[in-house]
Amino acid sequence: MSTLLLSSWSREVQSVPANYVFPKDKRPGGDIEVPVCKDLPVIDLSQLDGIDHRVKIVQQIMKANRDFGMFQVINHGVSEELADETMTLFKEFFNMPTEDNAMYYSEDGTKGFRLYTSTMNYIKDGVNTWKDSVRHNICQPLEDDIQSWPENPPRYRELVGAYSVEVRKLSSRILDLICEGLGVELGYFGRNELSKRQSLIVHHYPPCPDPSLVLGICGHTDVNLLTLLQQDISGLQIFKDGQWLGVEPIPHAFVINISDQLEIISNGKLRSALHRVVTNTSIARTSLNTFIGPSLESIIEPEKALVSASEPQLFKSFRLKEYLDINTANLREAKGTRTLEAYKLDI
Ligand SMILES: O=C(O)CCC(=O)C(=O)O
Ligand SMILES: [Fe+2]
Repeated sequence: MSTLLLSSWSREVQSVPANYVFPKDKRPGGDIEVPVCKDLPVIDLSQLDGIDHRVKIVQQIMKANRDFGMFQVINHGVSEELADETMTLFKEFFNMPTEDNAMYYSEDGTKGFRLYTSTMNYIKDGVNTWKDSVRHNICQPLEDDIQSWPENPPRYRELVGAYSVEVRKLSSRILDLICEGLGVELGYFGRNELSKRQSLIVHHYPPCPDPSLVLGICGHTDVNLLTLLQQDISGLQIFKDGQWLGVEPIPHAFVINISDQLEIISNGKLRSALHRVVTNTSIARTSLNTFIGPSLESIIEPEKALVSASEPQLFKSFRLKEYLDINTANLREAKGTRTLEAYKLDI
């Protein structure tokens, strides 16, 4: 099955196999090289300790979340060297001969660590997407998880472990700023087990003979609380004001995606961003995506303090696990819809 990995065969093909061709209304067509989203905020986190600066940063984040559901952060405290080394490590991992990765390949989505291809499951996905991925559930203590990770390239366990700790810290800093912006107590998300789950999914999008026909990932919003994304090559697009726009890779920046659960918990004060990934003909793209979210059994609903007579509750409550299952089905069918629409209350 590991021979299904794009990295093992895509270099040899001159045209796109039929199971990767998206229906006409969903494929990117001419929208491969779209204009860059110039207004997407780039927020400098370097002076978080200065009180005036902090207030300004909180305001910038809240505005970015209302306008885009996405922003980039620079001077964020994650070591540039560590981020570069981890990116290089994953590029090496996906360039290894397939027989060296074969033992990690699995179609079992419940596995904490697995290498797979397409959206989530090559066989069950409606249309296959042009990517290979490696997923790590990051639990505490980290030492237990690490045992299931590869030992090659040689510093895999050490770098991915250190990277996960650093990015987790950054997520807490950003969530605290969001708490300040929303007016809920600091540590709100941690205390309520809303930011407990962490996973790192690294996508690898090899060059494609015809990017106009395929998608790396079809249009979707992220399903958890917050995503922290590291990229070095363009391909990520955001849907804004009726058109797809490119999210420019900025060296050493993280792209932050507000995700569905944050939109719901904030009672619509923050918005999750619709985005997708397109491919190109010449260069493989690798992205490192850290997802922070509530534990699966959590009951999710708008925070009571953010609901009032003038701001009525917008979403019904639900168990996260159910929501994730519906979202997975939507993604597999490449519906391009926002799962949270189904949870809106009629008001
Ligand atoms: O590869 C990327 O830039 C984005 C990936 C993504 O949107 C996701 O995994 O949810
Ligand atoms: Fe995403």
